[in-house]
Amino acid sequence: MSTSAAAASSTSLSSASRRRSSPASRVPATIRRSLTPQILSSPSSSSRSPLVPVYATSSPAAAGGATSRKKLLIFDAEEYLAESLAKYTVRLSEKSTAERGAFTVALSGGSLIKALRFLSLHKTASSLFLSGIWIIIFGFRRKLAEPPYLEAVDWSKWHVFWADERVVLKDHADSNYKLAMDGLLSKVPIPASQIYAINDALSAEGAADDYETCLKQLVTNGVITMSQATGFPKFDLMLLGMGPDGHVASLFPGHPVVNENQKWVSYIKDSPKPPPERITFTFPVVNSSAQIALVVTGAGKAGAVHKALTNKQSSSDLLPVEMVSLQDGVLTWFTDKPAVSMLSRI
Ligand SMILES: O=C(O)[C@H](O)[C@@H](O)[C@H](O)[C@H](O)COP(=O)(O)O
Repeated sequence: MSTSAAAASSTSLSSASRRRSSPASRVPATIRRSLTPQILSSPSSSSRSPLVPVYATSSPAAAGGATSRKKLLIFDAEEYLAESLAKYTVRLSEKSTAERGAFTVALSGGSLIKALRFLSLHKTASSLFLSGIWIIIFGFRRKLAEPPYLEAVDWSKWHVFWADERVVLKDHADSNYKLAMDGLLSKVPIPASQIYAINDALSAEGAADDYETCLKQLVTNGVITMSQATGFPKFDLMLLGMGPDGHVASLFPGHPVVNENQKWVSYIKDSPKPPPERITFTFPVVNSSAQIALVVTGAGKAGAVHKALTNKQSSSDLLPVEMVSLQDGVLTWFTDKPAVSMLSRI
């Protein structure tokens, strides 16, 4: 079920917490405080679709006009997370296309892209034990690049960017562009001129400057809007992953680039995660997004998830993921159970 559907069937924390074994009772108080739950949705496991997150919570918009919100979704399995992510992306695409005739989406690299690719390649298998015989049923999950989404989405309105990119040739195995092209973008009719790869003939510094120039032109053309709140470009959607060290895009813990507050796009040459040379959107741009989907799965991320969702947000020692703080938008965590496994042990 989608986030909005989860919201529609939501119940208040006060009523949910009175129910024995309610999702609220399994979520540590520190998270309840940090996300200020407004939405809780978890029908009994026997009645709910596997697409329904096993836990969903949302912080309300702050008073005083700001509309920054956070949501946490936890799924039983990566395939359900992936399908929910596809629906969420399609909904945002429809909204932006209807409102202003364009949908600007920035991708990151890593397993996020594998999750998107998974949508186009994955087969599901389920089994029934009948009269002593196991019957295996294969089915295809709905795929972003196939019906119903293939026809439903107005791909001609999509403009695709990279929130960060490795400075390698576009056909190199490390290229985030190649990963996304092979997995999804080559299968949908987005005009080639609306897929904005980095210039792979340039140095890291040159590629960052060139990409920033490209973004500025698109702001001038009206393809990318500017955030009224920040004066930085406002992407309709950023799809980000998170590393086990809490990095997002190519904004790594302790790296000076996390403090960049003027440039839109910067570069690093000493990434702790190979390859070393990368360009990256800076935090002012990340935090100006209308929507961010932060896709975090696997037990290897549990420590950073725990810190990010329970930290008191003191100004020192913040992980980059904790610095994701939208000025006027919605941050949605798409997680699985292993990724949040440390939360219950607080
Ligand atoms: O190019 C990259 O490496 C990414 O942009 C990076 O920020 C990635 O999204 C995270 O490291 C998560 O990657 P995993 O999901 O593969 O751990």
